[in-house]
Amino acid sequence: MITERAPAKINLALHVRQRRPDGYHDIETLFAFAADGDVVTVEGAARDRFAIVGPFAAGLDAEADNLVTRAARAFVEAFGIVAAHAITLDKRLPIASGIGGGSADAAATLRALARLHAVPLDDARLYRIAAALGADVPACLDGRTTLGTGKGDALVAIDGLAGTPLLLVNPGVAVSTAAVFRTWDGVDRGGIGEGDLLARARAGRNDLEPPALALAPVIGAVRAVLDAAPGVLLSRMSGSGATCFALFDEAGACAAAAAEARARGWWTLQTFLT
Ligand SMILES: C[C@](O)(CO)[C@H](O)COP(=O)(O)OP(=O)(O)OC[C@H]1O[C@@H](n2ccc(N)nc2=O)[C@H](O)[C@@H]1O
Ligand SMILES: Nc1ncnc2c1ncn2[C@@H]1O[C@H](COP(=O)(O)OP(=O)(O)OP(=O)(O)O)[C@@H](O)[C@H]1O
Repeated sequence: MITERAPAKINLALHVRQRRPDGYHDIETLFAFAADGDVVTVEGAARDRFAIVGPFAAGLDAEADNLVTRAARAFVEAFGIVAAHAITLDKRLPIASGIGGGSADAAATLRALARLHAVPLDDARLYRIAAALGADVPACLDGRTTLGTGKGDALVAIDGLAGTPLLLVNPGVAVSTAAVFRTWDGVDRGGIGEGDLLARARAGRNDLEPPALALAPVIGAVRAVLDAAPGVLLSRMSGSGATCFALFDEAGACAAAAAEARARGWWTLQTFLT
C-alpha cells in the first residue's frame, strides 16, 4: 500500500494580471505548502474502488467526477496500465476553500500511482496530466515553494520559509473559484516584486480577496482576528478563499490565535510551512 500526503496549498501572494481569451486568468502567485493536509492511499485491487473517509468526507461524493478518480483514470490511460486500484481519500481539509484540497488530492494520487508503477516523478507526462486536471495541480504535484505564472501552472522553485508556524482558518463558507474570478474588477495592479520570500509576500496582495469578500463577508471577520493576533508576520486570504492564513514568529502565538478562531466556531489547522 502506498500512502501519499496531500498538503494544503497556500498562496502567500496572488496577483491577477488579466483575463485570457480561454476564460482563465494570468496570475502571479507565491505557492507554499503546509506540513498537513489530506492523505491518499493506493493499492492494487481486483477491481477499481474509491472511498472517502475523514472529517470532511460528507461534503464529497465518491463519484466519477472526484479529482482523485479523474487523476487515476488519466494516469492509467496515459501509462497504459491494466491493473485496478483501491484508493482511499482521508478528507481533512474543507471543500472549496482556497487551499487546493482537490488539487492536492489529485497530485497525491498521481504521485502514489507513479510510485506503485515505478514511474519517475519527473516524467513529463505527470505534469501534463496535472495541468489538464486544474490550474493548481502542477504546483501541488511539485509540492515545493514556487513562483507560479500563466494560469499558475508555469513554476519556478524559490527559497521557502520551512518551519514557520502557520495557522489556517476557515469560517465554514464554501466559495466557488470560478465565481470569485468572475467578480474580480479587471484591474491589473502589477506583478510580484523581488526580494526574499517574506518581503515579497508582505509587499504583495491577494487580488481575489475583495471579490471573495463581496461573496462571503465573513472573510473580513476572519482577517480581523488574524491581523490582531500577537506575533503575526503576515495574514491574508489564500487562493479564492474563504480560508485565510497567518504566519507567526513562534508556535505559541500560533496556538493562541488558533484558540481565538476556534472560540468563534471556525475550523482551524495549526501547522507549519514546509
Ligand atoms: C485561485 C487558485 O487557487 C490560486 O492558486 C488557483 O488558480 C485555482 O486553481 P484550481 O482550483 O486548480 O482551478 P481550476 O479548477 O483549473 O479552475 C476553476 C475555475 O477558476 C477560474 N480560474 C482558475 C485559475 C486561473 N488562473 N484563472 C481562472 O480564471 C476559471 O474560471 C476556472 O474554470
Ligand atoms: N477530492 C476533492 N476534494 C475537494 N474537492 C473536490 C474533490 N474532487 C472534486 N472536488 C470538487 O472541486 C471543487 C473545488 O474544491 P477544492 O477544495 O479543490 O477547492 P479550493 O480549495 O478552492 O481549491 P483551489 O485553492 O485550488 O481553488 C469542490 O467544489 C468539489 O466539488
